[in-house]
Amino acid sequence: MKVLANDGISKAGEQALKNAGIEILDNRVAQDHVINFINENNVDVLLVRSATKVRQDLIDACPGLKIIGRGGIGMDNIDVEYAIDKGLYVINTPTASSKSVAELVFGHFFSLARFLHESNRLMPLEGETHFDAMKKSFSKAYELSGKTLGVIGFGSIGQEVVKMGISLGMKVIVLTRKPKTKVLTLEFFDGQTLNFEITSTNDMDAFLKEADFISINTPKTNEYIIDTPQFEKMKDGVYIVNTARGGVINEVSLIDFIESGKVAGAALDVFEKEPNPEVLLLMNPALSLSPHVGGNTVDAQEKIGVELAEQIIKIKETIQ
Ligand SMILES: NC(=O)c1ccc[n+]([C@@H]2O[C@H](COP(=O)([O-])OP(=O)(O)OC[C@H]3O[C@@H](n4cnc5c(N)ncnc54)[C@H](O)[C@@H]3O)[C@@H](O)[C@H]2O)c1
Repeated sequence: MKVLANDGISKAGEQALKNAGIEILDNRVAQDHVINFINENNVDVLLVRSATKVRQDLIDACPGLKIIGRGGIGMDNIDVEYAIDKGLYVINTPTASSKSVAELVFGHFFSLARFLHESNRLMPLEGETHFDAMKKSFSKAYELSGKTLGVIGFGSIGQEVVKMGISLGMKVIVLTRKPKTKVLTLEFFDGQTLNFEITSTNDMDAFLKEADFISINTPKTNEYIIDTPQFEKMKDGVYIVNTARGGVINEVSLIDFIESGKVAGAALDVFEKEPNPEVLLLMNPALSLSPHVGGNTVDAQEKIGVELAEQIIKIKETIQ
């Protein structure tokens, strides 16, 4: 079996494939040449990230192709239904980056609660002269421990955020479309585990009234999940982090509610406009920002490679 990892694969993933006797071609073939490359090299598996497009024409022109793999979650660049109709296996790695995203959520919460984003910006400019003034203004900081964490969306990332919140001693409430109960497992470094049960609510108003820190972890929705009416129902001084998708929170309303003081601080890893977010967001000192890097860790990339390799090896065993 031959694999073309057109948008790259981690060393760990490459090794796992090699160990299973699978040949890996870690080439970067330009989109226009992918079809020829696959046919000339008898490629069985095409692995992509978001750069390479796998459309109907490619699927039709490569009859030898058996598996299409997406390292990561979103499959917008693959005609998934068409590929499955044509008998191909389509695989991805939906949970490989969940812990990384959840850790970024808390990175932002800590930054907001302790003004780290503002300190980093101001200290080089105002350092010595305003040291004491900054110290005073940054003393309206908070501990996360003992506060209420509101998690919107109880999927793979939402669950990791819940677990991290519990580990920090936060009260955790979860908002879902229908109430559900899940047993989650805290895993410790020495292999010990601790199970706990958590039941979500679908009562948005009660949820918004109670949460001190809100983390959004839903897919992109047609309508904003957090818009003006939802901001109005939040606690005064709430902190919000969106690592889900631009479009789940109304960015214009967010700025209004930051300016009114209702929202004490917010963080965005994803934006309605990428790669050029609204300048008003970029300039707002109450925002902690990151350029859509939730899943961009060495650990997540390694897991993505290994999870792809494991799935390919399983399919190889089935079809041989
Ligand atoms: N920032 C990054 O780099 C990064 C990386 C990976 C994923 N993400 C994004 O994070 C989000 C969550 O990913 P995931 O892997 O946990 O997805 P998931 O599919 O495992 O979970 C999403 C959950 O949200 C729920 N949901 C949908 N609409 C809802 C609503 N209106 N209210 C409450 N719950 C709702 C779904 O039922 C599901 O349980 C996605 O938008 C994903 O694209 C971002």
